[in-house]
Amino acid sequence: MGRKSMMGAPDQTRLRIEAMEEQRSLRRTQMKQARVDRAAEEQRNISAGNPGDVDFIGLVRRWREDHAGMARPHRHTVDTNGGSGGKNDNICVCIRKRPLNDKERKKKEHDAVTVLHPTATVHSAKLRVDGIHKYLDHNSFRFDHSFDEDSSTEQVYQYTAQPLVSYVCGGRGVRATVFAYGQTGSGKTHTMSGIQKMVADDIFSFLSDNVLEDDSCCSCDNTTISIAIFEIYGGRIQDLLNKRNRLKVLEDGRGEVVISGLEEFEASTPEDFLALIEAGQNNRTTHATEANDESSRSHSICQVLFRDSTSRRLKAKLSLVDLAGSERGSDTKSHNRQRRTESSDINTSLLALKECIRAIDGDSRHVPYRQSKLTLILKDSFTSNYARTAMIATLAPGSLSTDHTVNTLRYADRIKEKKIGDSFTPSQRRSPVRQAKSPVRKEIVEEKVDMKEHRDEIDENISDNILYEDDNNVEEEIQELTKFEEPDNVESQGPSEFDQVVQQLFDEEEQLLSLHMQSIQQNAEYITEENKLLESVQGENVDVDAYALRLAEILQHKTEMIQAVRGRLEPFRELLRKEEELSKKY
Ligand SMILES: Nc1ncnc2c1ncn2[C@@H]1O[C@H](COP(=O)(O)OP(=O)(O)OP(=O)(O)O)[C@@H](O)[C@H]1O
Repeated sequence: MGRKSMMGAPDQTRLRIEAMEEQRSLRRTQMKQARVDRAAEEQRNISAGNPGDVDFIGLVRRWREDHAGMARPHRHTVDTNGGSGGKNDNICVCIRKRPLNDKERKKKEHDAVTVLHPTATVHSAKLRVDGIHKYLDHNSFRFDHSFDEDSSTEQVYQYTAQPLVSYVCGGRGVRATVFAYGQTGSGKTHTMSGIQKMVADDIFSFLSDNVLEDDSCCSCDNTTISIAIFEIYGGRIQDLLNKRNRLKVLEDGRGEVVISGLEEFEASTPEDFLALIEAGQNNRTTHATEANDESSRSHSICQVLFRDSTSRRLKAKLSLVDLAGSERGSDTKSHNRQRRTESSDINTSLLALKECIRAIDGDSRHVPYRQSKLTLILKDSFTSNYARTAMIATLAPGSLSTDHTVNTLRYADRIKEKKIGDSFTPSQRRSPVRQAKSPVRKEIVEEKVDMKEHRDEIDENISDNILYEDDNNVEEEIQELTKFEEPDNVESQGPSEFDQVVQQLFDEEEQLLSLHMQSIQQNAEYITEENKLLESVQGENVDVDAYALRLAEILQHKTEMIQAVRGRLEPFRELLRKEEELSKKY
């Protein structure tokens, strides 16, 4: 027995070693095969126009396979009959994802957004601290409508703006507003231009179908359609249909907001309507940004005014608002003052806009519309009892934009909070779920590629970025990591000190320019008067005393004027210095 065991022990050990070697060799063969498969998959992806990271593309594909069949058909959510609708029915929030473009493909980005109406999910690519483990972080949000990259603008229109067009055409005293919101280059202008074409056709066909029908609606025989288009850029309001003239926004004693000097043009046909829109679009302020060669840096507002043909009284108003592209602070760090203040102003106004739209359906009686020029101008879109709003948030699908995209979704989500409901139940997820800290509506799932069995090979192939999952601490580790991964966003921060200084700068600039203009005008009048005064003192029978007295008065006024302009210039220069200083901090 003792002899047998003494002889058997080395045999057992040898056998175990042989078995381990066999397993190792099998694992090596499997790994080799995995690498060959991975290379073949990468090649297939490249041929299909997806040169991005093969592993992340694979993870996204598997997530989509797991969630296939979860998209629901679109149904109208907004009451189009002009009634008051239920709570939340006054606002329709939807998202539209655009297809991945060549610029993103060239940067080897992959498509990181999945839209399964009513849900939109962003798959953020993550690496663990060791730099080799890859996983996805999924953020899902649910909206009234979620449109994927194959959805047409007609479909988007049908569920967002079209009900509002019927609403304004069919009622008196009503206000409807359509917003396009999103990261620069995500498709706001593309979507809004398409919508404008459909609005043009629908308004005129609605009006002609309803001729003489009913005085309570905007029937064609007694209604004229006028268009006004202006932009808000860096605190300034400029008329896009009238040589970009600078306009003033005033709130009168009754609380009515008036844009003084804004020109309106009558449109009698859809063609007139579109020609005006095109003229306005051509005058818009654009700059190249990282994400878009021709980025709109202004909020453009097209007002379609339904007026009584005789009295010119306003019956209804439809506002089509193409918002300026949101950019993160970090994207603007290297910019000059103009670009910096422009971005700050955009973010301030977008924050104010969110609060104002929320107030339409919220219980709050306070609508903070004075927080920005954009919201002040749109006051009646928030405060009228007959206001309806559609917000279309556009998404860029590229993997380098996921922080931005999550921010866009959060922004849209907070406008009208919806919960992840029956369309997305945890039981349908195959991976462990980590619930986000606060909102129920947010779903974060960490998904890992399980290649534990290849552990031995990792050390040999570390540079291949092989994926594996090997210990039980991963959940904690990921939670630790993601604590620091909240993207910086327009959403989570209130206006910073920098943003506040920028707003003061705009106010101060407006007052300084207005005073400077007044002083130039006054000066011109004095020059004319001084010329006459000089002539009078050079003739016969001159009254030198009167000349001297008037000249003294004029010089005194001029001195006071110069002092007044100087008095405004100093605080303005001080704010410029402050802005420069703060721009280095933020
Ligand atoms: N749904 C879509 N389908 C196909 N192409 C699209 C779509 N949306 C946008 N694009 C294209 O993407 C590019 C950027 O779109 P667009 O100019 O509309 O972005 P934007 O959000 O208005 O940007 P910015 O805020 O910088 O002005 C354009 O070339 C546009 O044609």
